[in-house]
Amino acid sequence: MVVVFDAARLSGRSDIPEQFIWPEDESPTPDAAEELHVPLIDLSGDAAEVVRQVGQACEQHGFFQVVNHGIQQELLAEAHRCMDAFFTLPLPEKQRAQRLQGESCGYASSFTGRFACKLPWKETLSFCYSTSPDADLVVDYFVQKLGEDYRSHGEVYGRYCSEMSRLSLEIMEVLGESLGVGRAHFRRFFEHNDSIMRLNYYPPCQRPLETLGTGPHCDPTSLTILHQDHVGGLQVFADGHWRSIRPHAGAFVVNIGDTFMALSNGRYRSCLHRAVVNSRVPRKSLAFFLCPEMDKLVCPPEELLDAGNKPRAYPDFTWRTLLDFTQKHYRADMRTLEVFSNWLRHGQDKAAHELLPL
Ligand SMILES: C=C1C[C@]23C[C@H]1CC[C@H]2[C@]1(C)CCC[C@@](C)(C(=O)O)[C@H]1[C@@H]3C(=O)O
Ligand SMILES: O=C(O)CCC(=O)C(=O)O
Ligand SMILES: [Fe+2]
Repeated sequence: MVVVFDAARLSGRSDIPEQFIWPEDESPTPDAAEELHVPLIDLSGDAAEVVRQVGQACEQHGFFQVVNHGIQQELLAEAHRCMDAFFTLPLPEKQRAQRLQGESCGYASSFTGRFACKLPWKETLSFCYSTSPDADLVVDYFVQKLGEDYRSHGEVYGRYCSEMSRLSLEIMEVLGESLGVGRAHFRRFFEHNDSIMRLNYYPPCQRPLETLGTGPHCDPTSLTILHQDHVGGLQVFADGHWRSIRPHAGAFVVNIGDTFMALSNGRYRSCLHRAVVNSRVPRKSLAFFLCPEMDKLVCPPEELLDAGNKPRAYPDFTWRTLLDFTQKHYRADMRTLEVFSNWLRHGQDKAAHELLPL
């Protein structure tokens, strides 16, 4: 029986369903208040300095923040306003965009019906963005799912996603340069992309030290460009403990995902992170997940495969296969790529949990 949680009703209660309580070893710890000092990289600054700072951050924990990125402040404000308008709708209204089993787009509230325990304390609205010119996927999605009144929302997010795609390609040039494969390689690889936009809405929670807005995980995607509001709650696992990333209004937080870790033959790490909640105010974040075209083969460039003596860190795969794996077989966590690689190598007939390394 699928239990549906109405976050708006749950948010004020302290007797929350036990499915939302995380085990002791995974629940938020007070020491996470310590900040991870992530460089605010000025993308309009000296190119060599940008390459050096990004490379250094990616060798360490895979997170950095960018300013002077060219995204208009007004567009960002509109994107946040549209989020407030959507997530404060009554639940039945939001459920008109309900995410269907095995699909990555749609409205999900604490993943009812998807996971049995350790439920994330959040509501999400996810939709697809594709660079193919004919498809105005985002506007069509909002109009089809929510009606003509939401066309303007679709237009805001359509513009937002195309700006995110442009910024992603700029960052791909920097990553290519810092890995020694040149500015063009990864830019060309992602020129056409089938990306995912996700709006995260974390209602206040009366037991913030036992619940998590988003559990510990590495993003299975290639690159994440995230804007968090002023509330704070994003934490990265670095140097053996959880560190918080302080919000900077005009900055975007950028992190490497599993697919780019594979593309870099393991040189750059996709890093573990999570989102904690608080008992006072809702928190919002907008995450753009850059993904290659569905059926493009993900394999590192020659230059990152030293002639024969450096083994391949991961098998070749397509993003479609990895996305399917996370939507139908395995809840993305901190070992998704490892389990996925075993699943590929041992034949996809075995259930993912049978392949977990002993
Ligand atoms: C491809 C994706 C799967 C998730 C959304 C994007 C990138 C991040 C993934 C996710 C957020 C990692 C933590 C677990 C997850 C289930 C979640 O909490 O939302 C993941 C997303 C998903 O599978 O819906
Ligand atoms: O909300 C955040 O700050 C992080 C969310 C996240 O990691 C994700 O959606 O993948
Ligand atoms: Fe994430």
